[in-house]
Amino acid sequence: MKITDIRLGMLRVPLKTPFKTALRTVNQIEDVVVIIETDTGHRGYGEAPATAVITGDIHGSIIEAIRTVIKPKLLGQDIADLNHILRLIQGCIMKNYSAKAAVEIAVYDLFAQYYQAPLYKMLGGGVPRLTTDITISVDYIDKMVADSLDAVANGFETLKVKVGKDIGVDIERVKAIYNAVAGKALIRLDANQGWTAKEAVYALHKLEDAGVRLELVEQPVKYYDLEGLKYITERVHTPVMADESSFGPREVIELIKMRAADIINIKLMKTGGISNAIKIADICSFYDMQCMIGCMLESSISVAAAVHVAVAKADVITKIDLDGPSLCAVNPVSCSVSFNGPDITIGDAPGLGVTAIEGLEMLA
Ligand SMILES: C[C@H](N)C(=O)N[C@H](CCC(=O)O)C(=O)O
Ligand SMILES: [Mg+2]
Repeated sequence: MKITDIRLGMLRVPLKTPFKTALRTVNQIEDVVVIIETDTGHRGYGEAPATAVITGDIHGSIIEAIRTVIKPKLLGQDIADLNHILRLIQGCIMKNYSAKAAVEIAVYDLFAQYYQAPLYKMLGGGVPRLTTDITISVDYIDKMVADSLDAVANGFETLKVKVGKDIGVDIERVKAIYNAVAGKALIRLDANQGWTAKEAVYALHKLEDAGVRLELVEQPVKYYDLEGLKYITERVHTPVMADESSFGPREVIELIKMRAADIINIKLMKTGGISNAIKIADICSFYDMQCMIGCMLESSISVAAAVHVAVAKADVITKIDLDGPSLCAVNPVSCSVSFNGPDITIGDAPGLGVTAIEGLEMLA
Protein backbone atom coordinates (compact mmCIF):
# COMPACT_ATOMS: atom_id res chain seq x y z
CA MET A 1 0.00 0.00 0.00
CA LYS A 2 1.90 3.05 -1.29
CA ILE A 3 1.08 6.72 -0.77
CA THR A 4 0.09 8.33 -4.09
CA ASP A 5 -1.33 11.69 -3.02
CA ILE A 6 -2.12 13.86 -0.02
CA ARG A 7 -5.18 16.07 -0.41
CA LEU A 8 -6.41 18.77 1.95
CA GLY A 9 -9.84 20.14 2.83
CA MET A 10 -11.49 22.48 5.34
CA LEU A 11 -14.19 21.31 7.71
CA ARG A 12 -16.34 23.92 9.46
CA VAL A 13 -18.75 22.83 12.18
CA PRO A 14 -20.83 25.24 14.30
CA LEU A 15 -20.59 24.84 18.07
CA LYS A 16 -23.75 24.45 20.21
CA THR A 17 -22.67 27.45 22.26
CA PRO A 18 -19.58 29.74 22.12
CA PHE A 19 -16.48 28.07 23.60
CA LYS A 20 -14.86 30.54 26.04
CA THR A 21 -11.57 30.15 27.86
CA ALA A 22 -9.09 32.55 29.46
CA LEU A 23 -7.31 32.53 26.10
CA ARG A 24 -10.06 32.85 23.50
CA THR A 25 -13.71 32.66 22.39
CA VAL A 26 -14.63 30.45 19.43
CA ASN A 27 -17.99 29.95 17.67
CA GLN A 28 -17.16 27.18 15.24
CA ILE A 29 -14.66 24.44 14.57
CA GLU A 30 -12.53 25.20 11.50
CA ASP A 31 -10.12 22.36 10.88
CA VAL A 32 -7.79 21.25 8.10
CA VAL A 33 -8.64 17.71 6.97
CA VAL A 34 -5.91 15.51 5.48
CA ILE A 35 -6.77 12.70 3.08
CA ILE A 36 -3.93 10.35 2.13
CA GLU A 37 -4.58 8.40 -1.09
CA THR A 38 -2.92 5.07 -1.83
CA ASP A 39 -2.34 2.82 -4.84
CA THR A 40 -4.75 0.24 -3.34
CA GLY A 41 -7.62 2.73 -3.17
CA HIS A 42 -7.54 2.92 0.63
CA ARG A 43 -7.81 6.41 2.12
CA GLY A 44 -6.42 7.60 5.44
CA TYR A 45 -7.97 10.56 7.25
CA GLY A 46 -6.48 13.10 9.65
CA GLU A 47 -7.45 16.49 11.02
CA ALA A 48 -5.85 19.57 12.58
CA PRO A 49 -7.32 22.68 14.16
CA ALA A 50 -5.44 25.99 14.12
CA THR A 51 -4.99 26.74 17.82
CA ALA A 52 -2.67 29.72 17.37
CA VAL A 53 -2.83 30.78 21.04
CA ILE A 54 -1.57 27.40 22.24
CA THR A 55 0.39 25.65 19.48
CA GLY A 56 1.24 28.69 17.33
CA ASP A 57 -0.32 26.96 14.32
CA ILE A 58 -2.63 28.76 11.89
CA HIS A 59 -4.49 27.30 8.90
CA GLY A 60 -1.95 28.69 6.42
CA SER A 61 1.02 27.24 8.30
CA ILE A 62 -0.64 23.83 8.64
CA ILE A 63 -1.54 23.73 4.94
CA GLU A 64 1.87 24.94 3.72
CA ALA A 65 3.84 22.66 6.05
CA ILE A 66 1.95 19.65 4.72
CA ARG A 67 1.98 20.70 1.05
CA THR A 68 5.50 21.92 0.69
CA VAL A 69 7.49 19.93 3.28
CA ILE A 70 5.71 16.79 4.52
CA LYS A 71 3.92 15.64 1.36
CA PRO A 72 7.03 15.50 -0.89
CA LYS A 73 8.72 13.25 1.70
CA LEU A 74 5.76 10.88 1.93
CA LEU A 75 4.82 10.33 -1.72
CA GLY A 76 5.73 6.79 -2.76
CA GLN A 77 6.27 5.55 0.82
CA ASP A 78 4.94 2.11 1.75
CA ILE A 79 2.42 2.26 4.61
CA ALA A 80 3.81 -1.00 6.04
CA ASP A 81 7.05 0.94 6.82
CA LEU A 82 5.28 2.83 9.59
CA ASN A 83 8.31 3.72 11.71
CA HIS A 84 10.22 5.01 8.70
CA ILE A 85 7.26 7.23 7.72
CA LEU A 86 6.93 8.52 11.30
CA ARG A 87 10.61 9.48 11.31
CA LEU A 88 10.13 11.33 8.02
CA ILE A 89 7.14 13.26 9.38
CA GLN A 90 8.79 14.16 12.68
CA GLY A 91 12.20 14.92 11.19
CA CYS A 92 11.35 16.99 8.11
CA ILE A 93 10.35 20.22 9.87
CA MET A 94 10.68 21.80 13.32
CA LYS A 95 7.54 22.32 15.46
CA ASN A 96 4.39 22.46 13.23
CA TYR A 97 2.85 19.92 15.61
CA SER A 98 -0.72 20.22 14.33
CA ALA A 99 0.33 19.57 10.73
CA LYS A 100 2.41 16.57 11.82
CA ALA A 101 -0.48 15.29 13.94
CA ALA A 102 -2.99 15.44 11.09
CA VAL A 103 -0.66 13.55 8.74
CA GLU A 104 0.37 10.98 11.39
CA ILE A 105 -3.28 10.28 12.19
CA ALA A 106 -4.00 9.59 8.51
CA VAL A 107 -0.91 7.34 8.25
CA TYR A 108 -1.90 5.33 11.35
CA ASP A 109 -5.44 5.07 9.95
CA LEU A 110 -3.98 3.47 6.80
CA PHE A 111 -1.56 1.27 8.74
CA ALA A 112 -4.47 -0.22 10.70
CA GLN A 113 -6.53 -0.58 7.52
CA TYR A 114 -3.59 -2.42 5.94
CA TYR A 115 -3.77 -4.99 8.75
CA GLN A 116 -7.58 -4.83 8.75
CA ALA A 117 -7.87 -3.99 12.44
CA PRO A 118 -9.32 -1.07 14.41
CA LEU A 119 -6.48 1.31 15.26
CA TYR A 120 -6.58 0.66 19.03
CA LYS A 121 -5.86 -3.03 18.39
CA MET A 122 -2.74 -2.08 16.40
CA LEU A 123 -1.68 0.08 19.38
CA GLY A 124 -1.95 -2.84 21.80
CA GLY A 125 -5.68 -3.39 22.32
CA GLY A 126 -7.98 -2.51 25.18
CA VAL A 127 -11.62 -2.13 26.12
CA PRO A 128 -13.18 0.00 23.34
CA ARG A 129 -15.27 2.24 25.59
CA LEU A 130 -14.54 5.55 27.31
CA THR A 131 -16.37 8.22 29.27
CA THR A 132 -15.54 11.86 28.60
CA ASP A 133 -16.06 15.03 30.57
CA ILE A 134 -17.61 18.17 29.06
CA THR A 135 -16.29 21.71 29.11
CA ILE A 136 -18.17 24.48 30.89
CA SER A 137 -17.05 27.74 29.28
CA VAL A 138 -16.02 30.65 31.50
CA ASP A 139 -18.92 33.12 31.70
CA TYR A 140 -21.28 34.87 34.12
CA ILE A 141 -21.78 32.76 37.25
CA ASP A 142 -25.48 32.11 36.60
CA LYS A 143 -24.78 30.99 33.05
CA MET A 144 -22.01 28.61 34.19
CA VAL A 145 -24.29 27.10 36.84
CA ALA A 146 -27.09 26.66 34.27
CA ASP A 147 -24.64 25.09 31.77
CA SER A 148 -23.33 22.75 34.49
CA LEU A 149 -26.83 21.61 35.48
CA ASP A 150 -27.65 21.10 31.81
CA ALA A 151 -24.51 18.96 31.35
CA VAL A 152 -25.42 16.84 34.40
CA ALA A 153 -28.97 16.42 33.05
CA ASN A 154 -27.39 15.18 29.81
CA GLY A 155 -25.49 12.46 31.66
CA PHE A 156 -22.04 14.04 32.12
CA GLU A 157 -20.50 13.10 35.46
CA THR A 158 -17.32 15.16 35.11
CA LEU A 159 -17.29 18.89 34.30
CA LYS A 160 -14.18 20.68 33.06
CA VAL A 161 -14.83 24.17 34.34
CA LYS A 162 -12.96 27.00 32.63
CA VAL A 163 -11.61 29.72 34.89
CA GLY A 164 -8.57 32.02 34.76
CA LYS A 165 -10.26 35.37 34.13
CA ASP A 166 -10.45 37.10 37.52
CA ILE A 167 -9.35 35.32 40.65
CA GLY A 168 -12.13 36.67 42.93
CA VAL A 169 -14.91 35.87 40.46
CA ASP A 170 -13.29 32.51 39.65
CA ILE A 171 -13.55 31.46 43.32
CA GLU A 172 -17.25 32.40 43.31
CA ARG A 173 -17.79 30.63 39.97
CA VAL A 174 -16.37 27.38 41.29
CA LYS A 175 -18.21 27.56 44.64
CA ALA A 176 -21.54 28.19 42.89
CA ILE A 177 -21.06 25.31 40.44
CA TYR A 178 -19.88 22.98 43.20
CA ASN A 179 -22.92 23.79 45.34
CA ALA A 180 -25.19 23.11 42.35
CA VAL A 181 -23.69 19.77 41.25
CA ALA A 182 -21.93 18.29 44.32
CA GLY A 183 -22.65 14.57 44.56
CA LYS A 184 -23.78 14.47 40.93
CA ALA A 185 -20.61 15.48 39.09
CA LEU A 186 -16.89 15.75 39.65
CA ILE A 187 -15.29 19.13 38.92
CA ARG A 188 -11.93 19.65 37.23
CA LEU A 189 -10.71 23.23 36.65
CA ASP A 190 -8.80 24.61 33.69
CA ALA A 191 -7.35 28.10 34.12
CA ASN A 192 -5.64 28.10 30.70
CA GLN A 193 -2.63 30.03 32.11
CA GLY A 194 -4.84 32.79 33.55
CA TRP A 195 -3.51 32.93 37.11
CA THR A 196 -0.19 33.74 38.73
CA ALA A 197 1.30 31.07 40.99
CA LYS A 198 0.40 33.04 44.12
CA GLU A 199 -3.16 33.64 42.90
CA ALA A 200 -3.54 29.92 42.19
CA VAL A 201 -2.37 28.92 45.67
CA TYR A 202 -4.66 31.56 47.22
CA ALA A 203 -7.70 30.43 45.18
CA LEU A 204 -7.13 26.71 45.71
CA HIS A 205 -6.62 27.16 49.47
CA LYS A 206 -9.83 29.22 49.67
CA LEU A 207 -11.72 26.49 47.78
CA GLU A 208 -10.14 23.64 49.74
CA ASP A 209 -10.93 25.44 53.04
CA ALA A 210 -14.53 25.96 51.91
CA GLY A 211 -14.85 22.21 51.43
CA VAL A 212 -14.94 22.35 47.63
CA ARG A 213 -13.51 19.07 46.36
CA LEU A 214 -11.80 19.39 43.00
CA GLU A 215 -10.48 16.50 40.96
CA LEU A 216 -7.60 18.59 39.57
CA VAL A 217 -6.54 22.00 38.34
CA GLU A 218 -5.16 22.31 34.83
CA GLN A 219 -2.50 24.78 33.70
CA PRO A 220 -3.00 27.50 36.32
CA VAL A 221 0.02 29.58 35.17
CA LYS A 222 1.75 30.65 31.96
CA TYR A 223 3.11 27.79 29.84
CA TYR A 224 6.74 28.81 30.46
CA ASP A 225 6.38 29.21 34.23
CA LEU A 226 7.51 25.75 35.33
CA GLU A 227 8.80 27.13 38.64
CA GLY A 228 5.34 28.62 39.24
CA LEU A 229 3.71 25.29 38.44
CA LYS A 230 6.03 23.55 40.90
CA TYR A 231 5.33 26.23 43.54
CA ILE A 232 1.59 25.46 43.29
CA THR A 233 2.05 21.67 43.15
CA GLU A 234 4.04 21.79 46.38
CA ARG A 235 1.48 23.89 48.24
CA VAL A 236 -2.02 22.60 47.42
CA HIS A 237 -3.80 19.29 47.93
CA THR A 238 -5.62 19.54 44.59
CA PRO A 239 -3.62 17.67 41.93
CA VAL A 240 -2.01 20.01 39.37
CA MET A 241 -2.01 19.12 35.68
CA ALA A 242 0.30 20.50 33.00
CA ASP A 243 -1.35 21.27 29.65
CA GLU A 244 0.21 24.17 27.73
CA SER A 245 3.53 23.54 29.58
CA SER A 246 3.76 20.06 28.12
CA PHE A 247 4.04 19.40 24.40
CA GLY A 248 6.34 16.46 23.58
CA PRO A 249 8.34 13.87 25.53
CA ARG A 250 11.13 16.37 26.33
CA GLU A 251 8.83 18.76 28.22
CA VAL A 252 7.24 15.82 30.03
CA ILE A 253 10.63 14.50 31.16
CA GLU A 254 11.54 17.99 32.41
CA LEU A 255 8.25 18.32 34.31
CA ILE A 256 8.77 14.90 35.90
CA LYS A 257 12.39 15.68 36.85
CA MET A 258 11.32 19.00 38.42
CA ARG A 259 8.26 17.42 40.09
CA ALA A 260 6.42 20.45 38.76
CA ALA A 261 3.05 18.75 38.11
CA ASP A 262 1.07 15.72 39.22
CA ILE A 263 -0.63 14.90 35.90
CA ILE A 264 0.13 15.46 32.20
CA ASN A 265 -2.49 16.42 29.60
CA ILE A 266 -1.62 14.69 26.32
CA LYS A 267 -3.09 16.21 23.16
CA LEU A 268 -2.24 14.95 19.69
CA MET A 269 -2.03 18.56 18.44
CA LYS A 270 0.74 19.30 20.97
CA THR A 271 2.66 16.05 20.61
CA GLY A 272 2.71 16.13 16.80
CA GLY A 273 0.56 13.00 16.58
CA ILE A 274 0.14 9.49 17.88
CA SER A 275 3.78 8.35 18.07
CA ASN A 276 4.82 10.95 20.64
CA ALA A 277 1.53 10.59 22.53
CA ILE A 278 2.39 6.92 23.03
CA LYS A 279 5.94 7.81 24.09
CA ILE A 280 4.58 10.26 26.70
CA ALA A 281 2.11 7.67 28.02
CA ASP A 282 4.94 5.15 28.35
CA ILE A 283 7.25 7.65 30.08
CA CYS A 284 4.47 8.59 32.53
CA SER A 285 3.62 4.95 33.13
CA PHE A 286 7.27 4.30 33.97
CA TYR A 287 7.19 7.12 36.55
CA ASP A 288 3.73 6.19 37.95
CA MET A 289 2.31 9.47 36.73
CA GLN A 290 -1.26 9.68 35.43
CA CYS A 291 -2.28 11.34 32.19
CA MET A 292 -5.34 12.96 30.74
CA ILE A 293 -5.96 12.82 27.02
CA GLY A 294 -7.48 16.04 25.74
CA CYS A 295 -8.34 17.77 22.49
CA MET A 296 -8.48 21.24 20.97
CA LEU A 297 -11.60 22.29 19.05
CA GLU A 298 -11.58 19.17 16.88
CA SER A 299 -14.29 17.14 15.20
CA SER A 300 -14.65 13.36 15.27
CA ILE A 301 -11.72 12.52 12.96
CA SER A 302 -8.80 13.53 15.16
CA VAL A 303 -10.76 13.03 18.38
CA ALA A 304 -11.44 9.45 17.19
CA ALA A 305 -7.68 8.96 16.87
CA ALA A 306 -7.23 10.21 20.45
CA VAL A 307 -9.96 7.78 21.57
CA HIS A 308 -8.01 4.86 20.05
CA VAL A 309 -4.82 6.00 21.84
CA ALA A 310 -6.67 6.38 25.15
CA VAL A 311 -8.17 2.90 24.93
CA ALA A 312 -4.79 1.34 24.15
CA LYS A 313 -3.06 3.25 26.98
CA ALA A 314 -5.86 3.05 29.55
CA ASP A 315 -3.44 1.97 32.30
CA VAL A 316 -1.93 5.46 32.38
CA ILE A 317 -4.47 7.65 30.52
CA THR A 318 -7.03 7.67 33.30
CA LYS A 319 -8.72 10.98 32.55
CA ILE A 320 -10.59 11.77 29.35
CA ASP A 321 -11.32 15.23 27.94
CA LEU A 322 -12.44 14.31 24.43
CA ASP A 323 -15.52 16.49 24.24
CA GLY A 324 -14.85 18.17 20.86
CA PRO A 325 -17.69 16.28 19.09
CA SER A 326 -20.07 16.86 22.04
CA LEU A 327 -19.51 20.62 21.76
CA CYS A 328 -20.56 20.61 18.09
CA ALA A 329 -24.11 21.38 16.97
CA VAL A 330 -23.88 18.58 14.37
CA ASN A 331 -21.56 15.66 13.68
CA PRO A 332 -20.58 15.74 10.00
CA VAL A 333 -18.19 12.78 10.28
CA SER A 334 -19.24 9.15 9.97
CA CYS A 335 -16.56 6.95 11.52
CA SER A 336 -16.37 3.88 13.70
CA VAL A 337 -16.14 5.87 16.93
CA SER A 338 -19.55 6.96 18.22
CA PHE A 339 -19.93 9.91 20.54
CA ASN A 340 -23.12 9.73 22.56
CA GLY A 341 -23.03 12.37 25.31
CA PRO A 342 -20.37 11.23 27.77
CA ASP A 343 -20.22 7.71 26.28
CA ILE A 344 -17.68 6.95 23.57
CA THR A 345 -17.47 3.55 21.87
CA ILE A 346 -15.30 2.13 19.09
CA GLY A 347 -16.71 -0.24 16.48
CA ASP A 348 -14.99 -3.00 14.56
CA ALA A 349 -14.11 -1.19 11.31
CA PRO A 350 -10.42 -1.18 10.31
CA GLY A 351 -8.42 1.98 11.12
CA LEU A 352 -10.57 4.94 12.13
CA GLY A 353 -13.42 3.66 9.94
CA VAL A 354 -14.15 7.06 8.34
CA THR A 355 -16.82 6.63 5.66
CA ALA A 356 -18.15 10.16 5.06
CA ILE A 357 -17.45 13.80 5.94
CA GLU A 358 -20.40 16.04 5.18
CA GLY A 359 -19.66 19.60 4.09
CA LEU A 360 -15.92 19.03 3.58
CA GLU A 361 -14.56 21.73 1.22
CA MET A 362 -11.59 20.36 -0.69
CA LEU A 363 -8.71 22.80 -1.24
CA ALA A 364 -7.36 23.28 -4.75
C1 LIG B 1 -12.01 21.17 24.11
C2 LIG B 1 -11.26 20.72 25.35
N1 LIG B 1 -12.17 20.27 26.33
C3 LIG B 1 -10.48 21.87 25.91
O1 LIG B 1 -10.93 22.50 26.83
N2 LIG B 1 -9.32 22.13 25.35
C4 LIG B 1 -8.61 23.31 25.78
C5 LIG B 1 -8.02 24.04 24.63
C6 LIG B 1 -9.03 24.21 23.53
C7 LIG B 1 -8.84 25.32 22.59
O2 LIG B 1 -8.69 26.48 22.99
O3 LIG B 1 -8.97 24.99 21.41
C8 LIG B 1 -7.66 23.04 26.89
O4 LIG B 1 -7.63 21.95 27.47
O5 LIG B 1 -6.97 23.95 27.28
MG1 LIG C 1 -6.24 22.88 29.08
